[in-house]
Amino acid sequence: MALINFGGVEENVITRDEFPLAKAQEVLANETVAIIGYGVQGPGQSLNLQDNGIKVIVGQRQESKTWDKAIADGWEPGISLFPIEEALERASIICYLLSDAAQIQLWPVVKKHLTAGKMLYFSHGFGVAYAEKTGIIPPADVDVALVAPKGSGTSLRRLFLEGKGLNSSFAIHQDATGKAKDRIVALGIGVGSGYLFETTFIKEVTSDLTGERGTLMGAIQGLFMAQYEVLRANGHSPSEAFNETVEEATQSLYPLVAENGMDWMYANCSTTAQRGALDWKDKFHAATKPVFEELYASVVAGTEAQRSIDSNSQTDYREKLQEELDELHNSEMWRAGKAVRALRPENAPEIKEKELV
Ligand SMILES: NC(=O)C1=CN([C@@H]2O[C@H](COP(=O)(O)OP(=O)(O)OC[C@H]3O[C@@H](n4cnc5c(N)ncnc54)[C@H](O)[C@@H]3O)[C@@H](O)[C@H]2O)C=CC1
Ligand SMILES: CC(=O)[C@](C)(O)C(=O)O
Ligand SMILES: [Mg+2]
Ligand SMILES: [Mg+2]
Repeated sequence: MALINFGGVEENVITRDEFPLAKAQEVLANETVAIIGYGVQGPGQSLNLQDNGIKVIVGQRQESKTWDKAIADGWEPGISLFPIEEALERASIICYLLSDAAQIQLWPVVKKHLTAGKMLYFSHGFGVAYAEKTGIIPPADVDVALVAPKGSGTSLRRLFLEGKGLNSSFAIHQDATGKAKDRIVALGIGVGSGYLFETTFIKEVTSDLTGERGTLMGAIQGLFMAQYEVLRANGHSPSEAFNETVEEATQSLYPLVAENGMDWMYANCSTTAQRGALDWKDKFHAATKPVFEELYASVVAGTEAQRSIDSNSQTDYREKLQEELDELHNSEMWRAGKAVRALRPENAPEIKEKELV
C-alpha cells in the first residue's frame, strides 16, 4: 500500500504500480467471476474484467431487456451468459450487482449458492450495512467484500476504453479464506479502477448516500433550478439563463476544477468574478450546511435506506422514476439545455447558411 498525504492526512491507497494487472490476473487465475445483474454497473464491470483477461460470466433474468443488451454486448447464452441461478452455481466469486432493493428479493437464492470458500462481492455497502432492513447476512465461511467505483458504470467503461480509470473504494466485511484482500483488490484492478482506497461497508454507504443526495446529484439539481428560475423570473431568456447556469459550468469551469482544483478555476476567471464569488460563497455555504447536516443525519438514522427500499420495492417503481425524469426532461430549463447542446460546434458541425439569419 502506498501512504499518500491527502491534504495533511495520510491514507493508505492501492495503486496499479504496486498491484499491476498481471498480479490481478494471477490472483484470479482459477476463479470464475459471475456478474449478477446487467443494469448500469454490470456492463461496465463485466466488460472491463473480460478485456482485462479475467474469466467472467454474466447472470441475468432471461426475457428481459438487459438479457438482450448483454447479448448485444457480445455475451453468449450458454457460454458466458446464463440465467441467474446457473451463473450463481458456476461462480466462485459472485458479484451482486442487482439494484439494492432487488438484492433483498433475490437474497434467499443467492445464499443457497454461497458455498464455503466463495466470495460475495458488492459495489455498495448497502445490503450488509443495513442488514437489519435487508436480511442480507452472509454465511460465515465465505469472503464478503466490496469494490465501489466512485462514478457511474457508464463512465467506468468509457474511461477504461480511453485508457483512464475511476477511483474506487474497497472494504472487507468478512475474510473467511484468508485471501479476501488479494481477491478484492484484484477485482478492483480488474474492473478498471485507477486506484483503490480502503473503507468499511458502513462508511461507504453513509458517504455514498450523502454524496448522491447532495452535491453530486440532488443538491446540484436544486441549485441549478433555483438560479435558472430567478434569472427567468427577471426577464432573462431561456438560452441566457441556461448558459449562465449549466452550460458554462459543465463545458468551461468544471473541467478546470477537475484539472487543477477550485483556485485554478478561479484564477482563470476575471478578477470581477473572483471577487464576487469569494464574497458570495460564504452565504451559500451558510445556507446549505444545515441542509447537509439534516441529510447526513437522515442517512445515519437509516431513513434514506428505508425510503429507498420502500419505494424501490414497488412493482411500478421504474415507471414512477421515469415519470419524474420525464418531468425534468420536459421542463423548460432542460429543453433549453437540449437546444443549447445541439448548438455545440461538435454537435452542429454545419449549420446551414439559411438558418443563420
Ligand atoms: N448505477 C451505478 O453506476 C452505480 C451503482 N452502484 C451499486 O451497484 C449495484 C448495482 O446497481 P445498478 O447497476 O445501478 O443496478 P440497476 O438498477 O441498473 O439494476 C441491475 C440489474 O438488476 C436487475 N433486476 C432488477 N430487479 C430484479 C429482480 N427482482 N430480480 C432479478 N434481477 C433484477 C435488472 O434487470 C438489472 O439488470 C447497487 O448496489 C448500486 O448501489 C455503485 C456505484 C455506481
Ligand atoms: C454513480 C454513483 O456512484 C452513485 C451516484 O452513488 C450511484 O449511482 O448510486
Ligand atoms: Mg457512488
Ligand atoms: Mg450510490
